[in-house]
Amino acid sequence: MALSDGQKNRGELRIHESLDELMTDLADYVAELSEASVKERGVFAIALSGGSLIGLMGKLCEAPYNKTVDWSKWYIFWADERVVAKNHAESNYKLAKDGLLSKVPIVPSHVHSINDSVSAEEAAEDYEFVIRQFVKTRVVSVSEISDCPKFDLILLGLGPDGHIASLFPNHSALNEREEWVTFITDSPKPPPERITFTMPVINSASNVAVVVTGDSKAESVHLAIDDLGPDCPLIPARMVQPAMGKLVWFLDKLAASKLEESNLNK
Ligand SMILES: O=C(O)[C@H](O)[C@@H](O)[C@H](O)[C@H](O)COP(=O)(O)O
Repeated sequence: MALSDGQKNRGELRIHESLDELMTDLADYVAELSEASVKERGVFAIALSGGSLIGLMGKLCEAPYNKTVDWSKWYIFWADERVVAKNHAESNYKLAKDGLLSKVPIVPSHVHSINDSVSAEEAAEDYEFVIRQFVKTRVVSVSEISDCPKFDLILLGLGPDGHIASLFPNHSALNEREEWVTFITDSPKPPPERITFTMPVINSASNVAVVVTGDSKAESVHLAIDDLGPDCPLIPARMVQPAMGKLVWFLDKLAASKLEESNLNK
């Protein structure tokens, strides 16, 4: 694995020779953050996304992690969710339940998915309210510099267009500064109705990891990380800049293939 500090505050780059290596490194990373957070706060508040991310977290269900991680202290949230029924094939909840949560001893009452029986707008409001209750009791910490929740870890995937969570390029949701959770009804990636953490919440996390594989993402990775000067298009992934937290990119060689040499050789 090649490591680099990345451009300025673009985070740490972890570039992997194979998917297997990436998956092991990701499992180690999540397990280490979980241990540190449980030691410090007694709980681990983690927010998931959908897409290929969940499959890439698969090693957490295997030895040694399935036995060594303190799953009883995990509280699960979603950085974004599609507004569909929980048993729908497109549900991020279902994806995570089938691929991860049902395979490890997580406490069912610690899993906090959206209300899928209301509109996208109501689901976003409701989810923000739920998170507020956890911030009050400090299951989710609070940021020192904003009133935002400070998740121990937010895990993101990256779209070929540069989206993260359900924050798409040139969409007004990208500029939402007041709400913690917002909604969209015109997602370019189906299904159209989604809720998503807003950029201030993502950037208030203690740790943010963006997990990206495949050559269809290489251009987005380049635009998100390389120093391209003032004319660089500000894709959503480039706006991920945790103010006090740590950003780590988990890339395979294909996703990293358009990064500038200066980033690769550090
Ligand atoms: O609900 C969603 O669609 C996701 O949360 C989304 O943000 C995803 O993470 C990216 O689109 C990458 O998805 P892939 O890794 O499958 O390309």
